Formats: sequence, structure tokens, C-alpha cells
Amino acid sequence: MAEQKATNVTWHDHRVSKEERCQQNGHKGAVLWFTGLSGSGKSTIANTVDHKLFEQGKHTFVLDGDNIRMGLNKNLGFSPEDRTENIRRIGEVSKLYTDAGILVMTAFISPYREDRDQVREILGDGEFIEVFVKASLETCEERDPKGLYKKARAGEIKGFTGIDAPYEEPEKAELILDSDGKGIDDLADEVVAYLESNGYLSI
Ligand SMILES: Nc1ncnc2c1ncn2[C@@H]1O[C@H](COP(=O)(O)OS(=O)(=O)O)[C@@H](OP(=O)(O)O)[C@H]1O
Ligand SMILES: Nc1ncnc2c1ncn2[C@@H]1O[C@H](COP(=O)(O)OP(=O)(O)O)[C@@H](O)[C@H]1O
Repeated sequence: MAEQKATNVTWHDHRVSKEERCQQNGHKGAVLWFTGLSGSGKSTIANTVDHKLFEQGKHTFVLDGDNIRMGLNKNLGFSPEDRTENIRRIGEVSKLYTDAGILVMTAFISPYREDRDQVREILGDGEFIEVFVKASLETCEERDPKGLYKKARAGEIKGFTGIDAPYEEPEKAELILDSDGKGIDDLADEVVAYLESNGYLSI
């Protein structure tokens, strides 16, 4: 757990409250934390959910591992320590989104259970929705849209999740998506239905 380094800093309360922002948005803020192997479907399903909610007039956004690693986290690699820091930072960023009354979808492998649980802990009750995008390694290798599994198998990438780096499956995910057996749109509908039935899309 990262320790606060800065001293002599003081928290400033916002003049506009989180509740007022949610009231104006017409729904609560929350984090949909998509986790799974590379190629399992995190980004595609998250962006499909984002589009469906946007079409309904909800205030949403998507944070994606590949994209964030080209900007905010471009100084991080794939060592266990760097992956932990990657997730810690995105956990804090996603909390800022929930404070703004936004439904934010994060699509990161986030392989370590402890890292995901740390994010859960800094969010309010019910604001962290763990979505396990479950696909077999075989399925992910068959898909391999970026050819990374092929490179990993050839030894050109070291420490690739699922090949020679671990992925710790969720034990208490709020949602488990069968990405081996169901299509993207159906899985996205499952996520939207979960949000609807659990009161996330209204005040
Ligand atoms: N060594 C290694 N292991 C796993 N993945 C790798 C690696 N090197 C590059 N990539 C590409 O980076 C994407 C995963 O980044 P994440 O930030 O989601 O990873 S993590 O949460 O920090 O483990 C992941 O993208 P997705 O396929 O969208 O998951 C990969 O394409
Ligand atoms: N449930 C699914 N059924 C069929 N193809 C899928 C499914 N989920 C993802 N795909 C495809 O697999 C590839 C990887 O999906 P992507 O969303 O990039 O995965 P991730 O973000 O987990 O790496 C893409 O070509 C995508 O269209």
C-alpha cells in the first residue's frame, strides 16, 4: 500500500457535493472494473457498455490499460511492482470519477487480487463493481488480435500474463461474463441489466 509522501497538505472540501453531482446526472457514480486475461474482451465489452449507457444519456467514461500506458502511466512497465502501481493509480483516478457522479469503466488485466481489493477499499459501499471477463487462455490465444501471445510463446515478450506471469481469478466478482460462450453485445447487455436492476442508473 503506497504511503503518502507529501507533508503539510490539507484536504479541501468541494463546494459542489458528490450528491449534488449525482442528482444532476440522474444516476450514481460507480466503477465497473473489468478484469481478465489479455484478449478476454475487457476493452470491447467495456466500450460497448459505455456506448449503450451514453445512448441512454448517462454520464460515463472508459479507462483502458493500453491507452493509459501511453499517457498517465507511460513510465510503468509490466513488472509486478509496476502493475501494482498501474492499478493503484487507476483506482484513485476512478474514485475521482465516482466523486464526479460518473459511471466509469476500467479495462485493465489487473492480475493481482490484492490490487483489485485495494481499489475496492478506497471506494464507497457499492461503488466498486468487479466484472470478471472470463475467457480461457486457449480462447485468448486463438483471438490474439495484437499477436502478443504469439510473441510471448516465441519468447519475444517476457512476463506475459497467462504465459509466464500470473493472473489471479476473482473470488467475489459482482459479475462473471462468459466470454468463451457468449458474444460481446449479449455480455454488454448483461452488464447494463445488472446496473439497472441494482439501481445504478437512477437516483
Ligand atoms: N507482459 C505483458 N503482460 C500483459 N499484457 C501486456 C504485456 N505487454 C504488453 N501488454 C499489453 O498491455 C495490456 C495490459 O495492460 P494493463 O495495464 O491492462 O495490464 S496490468 O493491469 O498492469 O497487468 C494488454 O492489453 P489488453 O490485451 O487490452 O489486456 C496487452 O496488450
Ligand atoms: N465474447 C467475445 N466473443 C467473441 N469475440 C470477442 C469476445 N470478446 C472479445 N472478442 C474479440 O477478441 C479480441 C480481443 O478483445 P479485447 O476487447 O481487445 O480484449 P482485452 O481488452 O481483454 O484484451 C477482439 O478482436 C474482440 O473483438
